[in-house]
Amino acid sequence: MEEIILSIHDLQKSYGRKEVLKGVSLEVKRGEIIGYIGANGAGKSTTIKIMLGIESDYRGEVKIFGHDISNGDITYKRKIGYVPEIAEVYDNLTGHEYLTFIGEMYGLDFDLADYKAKSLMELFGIGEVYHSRIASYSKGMRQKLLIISSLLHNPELIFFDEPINGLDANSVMIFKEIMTQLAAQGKTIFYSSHIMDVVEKISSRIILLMDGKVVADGTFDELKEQNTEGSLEQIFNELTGFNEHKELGTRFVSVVGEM
Ligand SMILES: Nc1ncnc2c1ncn2[C@@H]1O[C@H](COP(=O)(O)OP(=O)(O)OP(=O)(O)O)[C@@H](O)[C@H]1O
Repeated sequence: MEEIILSIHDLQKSYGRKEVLKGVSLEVKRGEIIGYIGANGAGKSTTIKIMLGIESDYRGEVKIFGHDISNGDITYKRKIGYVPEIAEVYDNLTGHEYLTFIGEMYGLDFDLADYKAKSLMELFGIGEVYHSRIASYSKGMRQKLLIISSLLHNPELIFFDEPINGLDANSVMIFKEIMTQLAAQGKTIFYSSHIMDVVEKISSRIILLMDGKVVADGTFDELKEQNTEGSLEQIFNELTGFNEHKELGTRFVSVVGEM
């Protein structure tokens, strides 16, 4: 039987009077790569933060590795990796200092953390800045550092929130390969992104969030059968009922020109 790694039932979350999640339900099996998509402000990051225990004020049930995360036991976090959409890193540390610190927090001994951190940075093409301060890193270098720090402890379940922001085309190809191979090893990946062609290519299932609810959940082929033939971008536009980009672009440019 396929193991359910993550299940959410009737998840509801409000900020003040604003209802962000209005009854989200989904299940994720071991080895799946879930592409979690939706318009800006749809509630994707909020869902991820709830699953990570960063946001604890919610209604509904969230189970990770079969355990309700509201039971006070946070040991499940040891087996989770996370790349946040907006990350705070200690800029004054070097890559070496930061990654060995994170590795040790996850229980790796220093030498292993150092070896893994250095090797992964080299493989991701940023080995030469291992001993430089993070403050001097480019945007893409920082993003690679975050990806590495989320994987150092070999997690079972990985949450990537916009992980490829700032990565160049070659690095995106490496990242896609990493995701595919991790999933083939039985790791489970929950991945939120606006880069539709990447989501289309690597997700084993795509979940679309709209108006606080899941409005589509299936493989890319299944979504295509239920909607217009075309790219995930076209399906996204269709499902979210959006066809105003030309008109909005024109009005935007016209306001820019007003003096
Ligand atoms: N701490 C907060 N306080 C108040 N409102 C919040 C807070 N965090 C998120 N929100 C609101 O919740 C809604 C969902 O935000 P969220 O960041 O989950 O969206 P998202 O789908 O990840 O969007 P994006 O694609 O732009 O990253 C937005 O309306 C946002 O303003």
